Amino acid sequence: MSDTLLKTIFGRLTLESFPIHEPIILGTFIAVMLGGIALVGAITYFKLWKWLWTEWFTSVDHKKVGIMYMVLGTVMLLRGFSDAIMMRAQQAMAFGANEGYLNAHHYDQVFTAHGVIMIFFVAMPFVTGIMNYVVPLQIGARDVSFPFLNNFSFWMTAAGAVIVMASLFVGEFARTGWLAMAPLSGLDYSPDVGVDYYVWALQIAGVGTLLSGVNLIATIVKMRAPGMTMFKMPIFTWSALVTNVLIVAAFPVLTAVLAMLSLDRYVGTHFFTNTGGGNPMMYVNMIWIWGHPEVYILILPLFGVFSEVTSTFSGKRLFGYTSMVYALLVICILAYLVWLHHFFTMGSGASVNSFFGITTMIISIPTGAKIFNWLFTMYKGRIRFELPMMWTVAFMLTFVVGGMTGVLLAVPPADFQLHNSLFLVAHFHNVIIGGVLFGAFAAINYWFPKAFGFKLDPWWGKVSFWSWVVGFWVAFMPLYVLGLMGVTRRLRHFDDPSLQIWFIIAAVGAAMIAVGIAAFLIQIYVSFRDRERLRDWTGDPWDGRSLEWATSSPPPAYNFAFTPVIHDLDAYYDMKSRNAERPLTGFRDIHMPKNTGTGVVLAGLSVAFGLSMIWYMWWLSALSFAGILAVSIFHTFNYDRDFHIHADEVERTEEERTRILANAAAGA
Ligand code: HEA
Ligand code: HEM
Ligand SMILES: [Cu+2]
Repeated sequence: MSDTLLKTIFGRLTLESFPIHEPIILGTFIAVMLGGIALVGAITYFKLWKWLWTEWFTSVDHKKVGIMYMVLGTVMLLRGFSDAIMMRAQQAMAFGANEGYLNAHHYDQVFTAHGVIMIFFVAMPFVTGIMNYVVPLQIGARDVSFPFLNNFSFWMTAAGAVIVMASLFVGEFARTGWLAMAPLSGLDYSPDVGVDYYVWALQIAGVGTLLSGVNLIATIVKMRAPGMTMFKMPIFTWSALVTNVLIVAAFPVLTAVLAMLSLDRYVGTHFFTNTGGGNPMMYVNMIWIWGHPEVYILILPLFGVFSEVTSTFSGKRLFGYTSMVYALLVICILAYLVWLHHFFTMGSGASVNSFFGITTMIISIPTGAKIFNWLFTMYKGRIRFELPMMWTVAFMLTFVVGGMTGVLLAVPPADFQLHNSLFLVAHFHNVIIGGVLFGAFAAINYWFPKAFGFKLDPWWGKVSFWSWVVGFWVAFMPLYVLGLMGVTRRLRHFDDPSLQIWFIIAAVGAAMIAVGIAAFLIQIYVSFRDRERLRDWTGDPWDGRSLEWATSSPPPAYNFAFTPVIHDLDAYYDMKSRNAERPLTGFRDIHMPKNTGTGVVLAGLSVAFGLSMIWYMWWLSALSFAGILAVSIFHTFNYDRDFHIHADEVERTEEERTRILANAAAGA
């Protein structure tokens, strides 16, 4: 075949793009392939494909979509953590004559991939998954407002993850850091495919995030059960509403800045290069106008989780509910007024820096109010230290430290010293691990029995808990020390031998976290194995207060046979204290959305589109783009979108639940 023909077909993809000369990557590739083949083999052997496809992949049920997000986040956590442990090992050994085992070219990809994966494909799926699962149940709705869109959003997020994973084995990933700052991310400095992988993975996943934000806002605004006024909404639902407002306001900025970067890279515009009239500061501003709200998008849903958990496990109404809501709203607004604190050192001048420094510090006030309200909720409560509550206490102790170091960074003169140091790295892992991950684990332990009908095993849960918590402190406190000594971030080799001990301690901490992750996976395995021992028949294992505990575990496809009527903030607690009876007659047909594979198909086409854009296979880009349009249009002609669950089937399901509840009550 002639060279031009090859180029036309494969673009810039050549045999050289495959890492055949890189033993580590090749080894990983082979391991992943073998694992993949084993997985596909097992699914085929146990004849699970049909079940996966009809019950899960094509499902528009918010509960199943939520669980798929959690699975995606967990799988990607393993990848993101592998990158972390590689960095920890490299930095612990690469001193003086020892160059370590990763060259600069690889090391730079590793920290970039780690940051991108952890933020976009671990933390985001976790919070989106939790919101998806819990919100409709908490507000007494049958599903989200746009069930198909929900499934589609999930698959777009998954498509982004697939593209990032592909970069490990075909070509390479960006070497720019997780925000791909221009002009470093421009063609002049990053001519290869790495940044293109970055751009297309995030653009495609971003579509999913944005649409899911729209969907959840519509759901919360329009689908609340009668009687549930805004100020009777469960606090987690409030946090979800605020988060999704942030998403809808912030993600379009990310889309825009990435689109401009792609125009610079693909058609030679100069938005971000001085030559040609552009301005790199525009990139810095835009990426942080998205990036700063993004960190609150990650933390706010977990603030909601901690509120639910503290109140449930203290057996008390949440202290200061109204002030909690206002604190969320204030944080939401302030999140837009602080972005410049990420580049105090870039020459905005003293007055601008002061403005942004002060607005940043003000965020401590509503955040502190929340911390104190949780403490007041616990005060004089009958606290049950079950796993969700343990994670919540660990969060309070850990997050406060990370928040305080954030306030230190918000002081511009101090930031001139600490900017881009390991102190900064310690700060954000302190809030993200101590807040977002501890919160995700609290949520998983809290709502797992709702989703599956049995609790998670507490023994392995505690092993996981202690390994994570102690591991976190051991892994990240040394970075504060190193940062104060002036060590900067993103380094792969050091000269001063006196620093080495701190990196070794940090590596030990990371190894403990590895135990925590392993114990978490074992916890899930053991819980499925021993599900009869851990079974909860009541649907309300923790003596819960909000509506999701009113229905069975797992809830039926329709969530509630009758739309509940709300009289009190703690709606289910109120029903229990009034001894409200479950209605047992008068069931009606329930109108439900039908599953569809369109989301999967569109996401598959998007992966093809993204990869072909990255590799310059223009024919495939045109084809897959046309495919996306065609499938979308075709889907609008699909009128077969809904069905009814008949009243007698609802009645059978509800009678079964009555029997189970009676048995459980007799057994108790
Ligand atoms: C979940 C994520 C998350 C959260 C919640 C926060 C929360 C905060 N962050 Fe952090 N931050 C990040 C993630 C996060 N951050 C990331 C990822 C980066 C770096 C990105 C990069 O460069 O790669 C970063 C970087 C970063 C910088 C830039 C530093 C630099 O680049 O040089 C600054 C500077 O102001 C800052 C400040 C703060 C502050 C003041 C808070 C506050 O919200 C904290 C408020 C909480 C408390 C203060 C504790 C509780 C309060 C009390 C108990 C009340 C009493 C307290 C006082 C009166 C002080 N952060
Ligand atoms: C689980 C244990 C984790 C460990 C051991 C770890 C370790 C590290 C290390 C060593 C770095 C590079 C620091 C440097 O610049 O020298 C880093 C960077 C980073 N980490 Fe983590 N991390 C962990 C979890 C997370 C999580 C959960 C998130 C987010 C959800 C996260 C987000 C980031 C980001 C955004 C960066 C910056 C990447 C960049 O510089 O571009 N990390 N981490
Ligand atoms: Cu910020």
